Amino acid sequence: MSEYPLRDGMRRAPSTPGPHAGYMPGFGNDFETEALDGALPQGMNSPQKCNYGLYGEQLSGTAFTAHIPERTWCYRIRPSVKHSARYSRIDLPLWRSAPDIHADVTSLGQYRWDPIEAGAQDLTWLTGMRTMTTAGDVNTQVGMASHVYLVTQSMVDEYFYSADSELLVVPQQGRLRFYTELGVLDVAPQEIAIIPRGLVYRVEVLAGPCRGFVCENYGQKFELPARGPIGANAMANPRDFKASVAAFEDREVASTLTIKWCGQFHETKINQSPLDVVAWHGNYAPYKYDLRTYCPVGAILFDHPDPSIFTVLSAPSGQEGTANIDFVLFRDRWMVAEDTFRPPWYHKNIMSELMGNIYGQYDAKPNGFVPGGMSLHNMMLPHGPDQVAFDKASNANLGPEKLENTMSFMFETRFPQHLTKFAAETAPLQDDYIDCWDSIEKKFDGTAGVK
Ligand SMILES: O=C(O)Cc1cc(O)ccc1O
Ligand SMILES: [Fe+2]
Repeated sequence: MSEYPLRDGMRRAPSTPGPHAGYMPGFGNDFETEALDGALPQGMNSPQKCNYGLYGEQLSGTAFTAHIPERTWCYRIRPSVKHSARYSRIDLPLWRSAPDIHADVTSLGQYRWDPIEAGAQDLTWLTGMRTMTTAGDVNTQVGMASHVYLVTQSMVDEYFYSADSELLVVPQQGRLRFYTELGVLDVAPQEIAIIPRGLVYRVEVLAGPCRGFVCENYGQKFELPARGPIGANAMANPRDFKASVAAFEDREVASTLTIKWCGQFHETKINQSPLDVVAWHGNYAPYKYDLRTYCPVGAILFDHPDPSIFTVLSAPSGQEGTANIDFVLFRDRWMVAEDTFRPPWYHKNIMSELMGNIYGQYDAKPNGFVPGGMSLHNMMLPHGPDQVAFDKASNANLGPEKLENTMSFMFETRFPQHLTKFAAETAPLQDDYIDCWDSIEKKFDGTAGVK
């Protein structure tokens, strides 16, 4: 279990000790968990009266008629509909939704940003969210947004859910705790968390200040990618994903609940904590994953394969093989390819590539792409190793080499990503980024012959 005590009065389901303490292992499993003995009805979902005077409520994350429906049955102290005020619109001007396209902002280009700093401001999960790019359309549930979060303060009697999106959270600095309706997730750098659409939570700072990246997925949920010829093992293994166990509080304190809905934010008042689910069962749940358990496969003789071999999670778009979002991890690994230019090649891609550096140095960009920083190589715009990386890799001694001190990721989407005004005007954009290719020289010599 976590070294940090839960908020006073919160009770959590027991779980087996060991590496999964506080969590249940597996991806997309049908879980069941109860924080009070006998709170979960057995053999049925809707008894006439639930034990302990609980209310049964279903949270559906897929359409009722989905091929494999994802839903969770919650047994809670009060149904979610019991809040005490109508919804009223509020403004969170830096959390944007697609389409967020401005005539005076150009997204066509290669962009890179230094890390964004929180400064002296007090920022929560809601006020500290800074949208960098948006793609697709939140209203038709296609596309995504990328954000940087800067969090210095815990939400106390303040709760949130997004009806628009599933959130993939990639911490880069500090430690956060997500207290959700379905239990508690603690996440630190080199881990990720997935918060499903519609799930209520609040975010506490365990060690601040906190910074990280968020991919807001408007479309179909993230899945494990098709493995094809790789077979049943390696890449992200299902048992390394960890869902929360039930945890609830019976807390009667005036609170606010903010909802993100069609790109708007609305607030309602609630006289109790909505984190009152005593028991649940189902396959729609928040989970976390330790990126250090990702087992990379790669080139063991020659050439540099497409980065799809490093896909951790993929959110389908409806068009087979063309993801709404691929979440791709570039972690430490051995490089052994013979007679090969080993870093990423120069390329243009129909998918749009938003990258973030979690720690260390990325092989194609030894300088300038720093931990906490981001870059964007948009649809069909050329990019690749900078001049320093090209020269080094073209002349390197090609023995087995361990690429160490490196962890970066990519949110890759089939849609063009549009810069927000914040990304274009406020965030620390590197004006000289494209100069990193400037000194690439002509080497062509038509008389040199073949090697
Ligand atoms: O552009 C990048 O650095 C990301 C990337 C990495 C890689 O190994 C191959 C293709 C690709 O887009
Ligand atoms: Fe790329």
